[in-house]
Amino acid sequence: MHSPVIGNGPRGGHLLAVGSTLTEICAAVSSHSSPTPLAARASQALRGRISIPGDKSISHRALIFGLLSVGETQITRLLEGDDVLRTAAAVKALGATVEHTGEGAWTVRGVGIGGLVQPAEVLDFGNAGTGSRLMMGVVGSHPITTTIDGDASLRKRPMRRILDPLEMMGATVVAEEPGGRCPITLRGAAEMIPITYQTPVPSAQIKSAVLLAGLNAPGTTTVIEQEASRDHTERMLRHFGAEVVVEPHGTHGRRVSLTGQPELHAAPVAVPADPSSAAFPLVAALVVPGSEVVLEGVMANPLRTGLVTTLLEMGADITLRDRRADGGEEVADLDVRFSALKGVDVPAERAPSMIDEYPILAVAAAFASGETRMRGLAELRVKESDRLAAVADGLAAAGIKARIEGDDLIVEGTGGTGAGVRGGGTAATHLDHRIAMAFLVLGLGAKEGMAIDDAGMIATSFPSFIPLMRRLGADLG
Ligand SMILES: O=C(O)C1=C[C@@H](OP(=O)(O)O)[C@@H](O)[C@H](O)C1
Ligand SMILES: C=C(OP(=O)(O)O)C(=O)O
Repeated sequence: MHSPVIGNGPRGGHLLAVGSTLTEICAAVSSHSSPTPLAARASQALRGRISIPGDKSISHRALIFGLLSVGETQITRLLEGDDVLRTAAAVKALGATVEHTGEGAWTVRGVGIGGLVQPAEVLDFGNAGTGSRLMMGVVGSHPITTTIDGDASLRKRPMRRILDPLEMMGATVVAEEPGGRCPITLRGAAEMIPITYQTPVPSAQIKSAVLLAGLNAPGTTTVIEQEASRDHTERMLRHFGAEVVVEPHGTHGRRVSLTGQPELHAAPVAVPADPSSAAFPLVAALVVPGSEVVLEGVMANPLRTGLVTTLLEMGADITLRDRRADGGEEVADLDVRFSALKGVDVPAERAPSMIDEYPILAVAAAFASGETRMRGLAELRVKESDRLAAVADGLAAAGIKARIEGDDLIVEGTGGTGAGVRGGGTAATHLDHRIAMAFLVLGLGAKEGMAIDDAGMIATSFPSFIPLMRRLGADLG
């Protein structure tokens, strides 16, 4: 019998047979050698109810915690996007048994903390900052030598922010490209040193890498952050049996302490719908006249809801219905209607709770009346692309006035003037899924539509984006 070991089933065509090598698995994940341009045309009203795929952050973590646990972790509604499939492949290469048992359903038989095997090949994380950085914390705390690499976008992203604390804990960076870039070869110490570490920027990836390394260090590892970032790692540590203490730190920060070397036990994970993916149909419904859309079961973790808070301030007609617990998180159905938006000032301290949502917020701002100022966006320069520049350039191509002042992005809205968004240009996506989806949404509400140079990267986080948007009535093609 041949059952798939890694794959996302009939939709994505990533099915692989038992015993596939890491190279075969990575080859099966979409390769983006030739760009696929796509256009969005001014659409009729968007209507309908849709379910958004599983959260990317939680999906990566579910696989990683499965690897570090003893027993069989059953995951449901896993996001089967390219980024997460890379993490699945890495988890397999490090010794776990990973089985794909149905759409979104995966089983991981872990090796436990300390039980990782040295991978035979380079761990290729493709486009994924989260997968690569969290896994550096895992492999860099074990006495194995591992090389981590990725695509042209990942190779530009700064990794010293992860390597610095790992070196303090006893890891050795055997090789790195200038500025701490991938490919990076790491070796953990036989006995790691627990540390207290204050993150230099608010980043759940840094916090998580240090905590994951702290799992294999005796004693208490503490991470202090000035601004609270998403807390999925802390929640999952507890869910799998680790002892974690979270205390407030300063006005907006947190202090997270983990007791090292617990035995983690396999635990079921039901992945809630990704609010960062929901952001695209949400804003599309707000800017396409006459739209009425329901987004089902979207995660409403308060460290992820900055976009909804901001859109409500802008006058958006969004109702959160049937708030309920699901998979250890609060979720709600979002009823969204076309709205006349107004420009707002978005404070810097809100950034961690909506860090991936600025490209689509900038699109909403283009349709609003008046100016929107988004403050404190330095971190956007080191995402899959320089998102500050990519957003400003894309808006200019659509005929919108936008400028960057220091770390702030200012967008001059066209609503209320009768002018509306012209569109008609082509946005350069720079291997960045969120830039791609944001400008397609802009095109749905713009007079002349909008094109993007490459839709291929959308598969990293939201492989069903195009069919789901079409189901709502979006004119994409
Ligand atoms: O921990 C995570 O899952 C993520 C953290 C954020 O990155 P930073 O930690 O770099 O802010 C976010 O941008 C990314 O998409 C997912
Ligand atoms: C920044 C993102 O992801 P990552 O850092 O995992 O590449 C994102 O999904 O917008």
